[in-house]
Amino acid sequence: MAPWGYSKENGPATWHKDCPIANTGVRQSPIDLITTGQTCAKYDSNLKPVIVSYPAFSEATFLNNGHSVQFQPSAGNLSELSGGPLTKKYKFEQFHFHWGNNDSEGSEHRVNGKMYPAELHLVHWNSESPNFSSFQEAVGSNDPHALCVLGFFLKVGAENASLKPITDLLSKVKNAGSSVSFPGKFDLKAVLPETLTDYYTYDGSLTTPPLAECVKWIVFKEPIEVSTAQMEAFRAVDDGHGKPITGNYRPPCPLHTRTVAASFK
Ligand SMILES: NS(=O)(=O)c1ccc(NCc2ccco2)cc1
Ligand SMILES: [Zn+2]
Repeated sequence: MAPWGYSKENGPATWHKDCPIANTGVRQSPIDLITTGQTCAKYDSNLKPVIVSYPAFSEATFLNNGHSVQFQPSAGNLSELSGGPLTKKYKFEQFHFHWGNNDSEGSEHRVNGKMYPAELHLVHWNSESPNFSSFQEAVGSNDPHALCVLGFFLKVGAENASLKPITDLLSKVKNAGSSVSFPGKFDLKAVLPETLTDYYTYDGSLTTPPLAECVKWIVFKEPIEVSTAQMEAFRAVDDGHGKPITGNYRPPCPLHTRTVAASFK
């Protein structure tokens, strides 16, 4: 079976062949975040702001793995996440993106059916669990909150100077399987909105194989702006079959009995 991807032959509708949980799972991601009506997100006044401690990364690899571009700091990085719905501290593992062929599609989560042109995922793992001591072990642990992924929508607007070092590097990892060591320091904190107070949170999964149902999802209401040129740079990255990656997003999955909480009214 050809490795999974996003084409007709190996896309989300085929993933169940190698990954049965794609069709049998009851806490799959992404989902459509509905804000009104019966199954809508419910305001929870106990939800506190998310706290991130992201000292500028000094050593990292930027990789095109054929289905996304991923920024991965060296193991020594001390970046941490806590607060929000979390009861433990999480360690930063990597960030990557999902995007579309045009500005009307690309995000994985949706808000009342609306897609944004892209979505940034900041991936973390619970560093206080006695059951695992690495990201890979966390994914395989069956712990319902082994991972926490912060999702930020991208929308087209002004150029994002904080993300420019990343979008300027996309041409250097055009070919699938290529990677570069990130030159200099990268300040991820500067990319994010100042206040991490308004978000949706729910229990879900990885949105790509192995689709493990071990993720506490935190999706922020406020999109991050990037320019059209920055969006176009993503659409020039190749998928390893001589074609650009122009839609590496999984469609929304059934909510089943899950509820979505909102930290804002
Ligand atoms: N889009 S995402 O944030 O849900 C996400 C995040 C991380 C992985 N990792 C996949 C993996 C590597 C080893 C075991 O598993 C896959 C998907
Ligand atoms: Zn992702």
